[in-house]
Amino acid sequence: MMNKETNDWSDVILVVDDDDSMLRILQLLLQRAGYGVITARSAGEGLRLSETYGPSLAILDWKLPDMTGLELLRQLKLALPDLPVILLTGFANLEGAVSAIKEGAYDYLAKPMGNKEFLARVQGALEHDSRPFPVIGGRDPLTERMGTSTAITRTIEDIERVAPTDFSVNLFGETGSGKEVVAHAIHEASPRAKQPFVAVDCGAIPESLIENELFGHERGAFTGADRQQAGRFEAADGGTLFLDEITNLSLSAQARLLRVLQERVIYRVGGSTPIPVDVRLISASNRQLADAVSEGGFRADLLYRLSDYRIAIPPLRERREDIMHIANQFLVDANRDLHKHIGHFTDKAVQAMLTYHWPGNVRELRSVVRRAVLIAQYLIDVNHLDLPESGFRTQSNPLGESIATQMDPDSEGFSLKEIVRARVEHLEREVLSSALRRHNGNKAAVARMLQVDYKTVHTKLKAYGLGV
Ligand SMILES: Nc1ncnc2c1ncn2[C@@H]1O[C@H](COP(=O)(O)OP(=O)(O)OP(=O)(O)O)[C@@H](O)[C@H]1O
Repeated sequence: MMNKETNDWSDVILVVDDDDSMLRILQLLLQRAGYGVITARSAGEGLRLSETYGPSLAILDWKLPDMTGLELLRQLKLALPDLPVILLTGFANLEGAVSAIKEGAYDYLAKPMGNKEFLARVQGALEHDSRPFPVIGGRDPLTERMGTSTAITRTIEDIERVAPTDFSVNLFGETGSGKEVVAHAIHEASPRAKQPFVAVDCGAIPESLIENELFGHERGAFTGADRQQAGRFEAADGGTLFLDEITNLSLSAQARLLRVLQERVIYRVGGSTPIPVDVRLISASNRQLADAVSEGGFRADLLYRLSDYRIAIPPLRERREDIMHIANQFLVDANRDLHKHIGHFTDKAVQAMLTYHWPGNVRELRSVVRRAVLIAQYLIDVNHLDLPESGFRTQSNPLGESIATQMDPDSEGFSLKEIVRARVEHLEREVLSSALRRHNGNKAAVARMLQVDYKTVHTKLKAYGLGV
């Protein structure tokens, strides 16, 4: 049943509770405080009304006849990701309520509660909803994409502050934490937005080729250079150049880069003609540049030039409130891309995702969700998540993705070779994942620890969705 008695529709609050007297009390209280109220006695009715009225806030009882308040919260968040939700719970269920908050509820209130406290929390939730989030990067506000935790909000504020300037920016964050996403957001919100954004992954280009990649070459500069070629600096002229994994630059490339930043001109390899370039530089590293300087592999004078402003991007495990927020977006994207209709994550899946360490950060989350959507039928349960601790193995499929399937040693239909390969892959992923965890996402340290070269780590992490 629905009830809407108000003259002021600026803030409409949806209250869902199957207890009539509680519903009536909350309705009166909210109306007297000047809010518009719509009420529902079941989750299904609440979902329908939220679609029709697009409320500014939803207040849900924990126990509803057709689903739990937690399930309703999830469904509401899929349709209206920005909607603040308050859950009402009995004292006995505080633990569950805390996990609801981790999943995106704005607040929870234990019944019975004082009227004043109730209204104060309602006001807090509404103010939170109308906070002016920066609309950076076109369609999607950054907060929408990155999350609402305190840690990421600080990063977003940094992005907003530095974007309109021409400051050089150094981004620091673990592998897969979103450094390129942030670099792009800064570009999009800067006066250079209509000019090119050019990204170079200094970790993926062999040392011998990096100067050529950045600065281009003149004809005859080296054997095989049969024509002149412009580099990435020239390609980014007027716009932004993003140098990822900057600590991988050789000392000779660093010297050249420093010269460019000082003189604002480049010289192609093998050339002596200065070419003026107007480029804003954003760099990124998965270890602090200062550490790279003290270890002797990075020039201090370059560090100063690169970091007029520094932004730290927190790892996912330090902003667990954002995990389900981002996972739900990936679920929507994967449903669309793979033409599936997977509903939501089960409680067990959520629990596993909230407790996992995520050494590969948002990239790993994306890859885990996509794989799960691919193999799930209706809902995503814990056995669809190929998390290293979950005891599942990986198997290649024609889409080139890795599929997690439960397999005991006697699995039928698999050859010995396949079983061994799957086991080895699973083991390798676990070793890499735990090494990444141990070194806080620092790929160079992982390569040193496992005594393989950086490129091998780079390639394998990419294959396992742990890093690029
Ligand atoms: N907030 C986000 N929302 C959606 N996708 C994200 C977000 N952050 C990261 N991603 C996705 O995660 C993946 C890794 O992001 P990105 O390349 O920006 O990370 P990175 O920190 O630059 O990684 P690396 O250190 O390995 O270069 C990309 O597929 C990106 O689209």
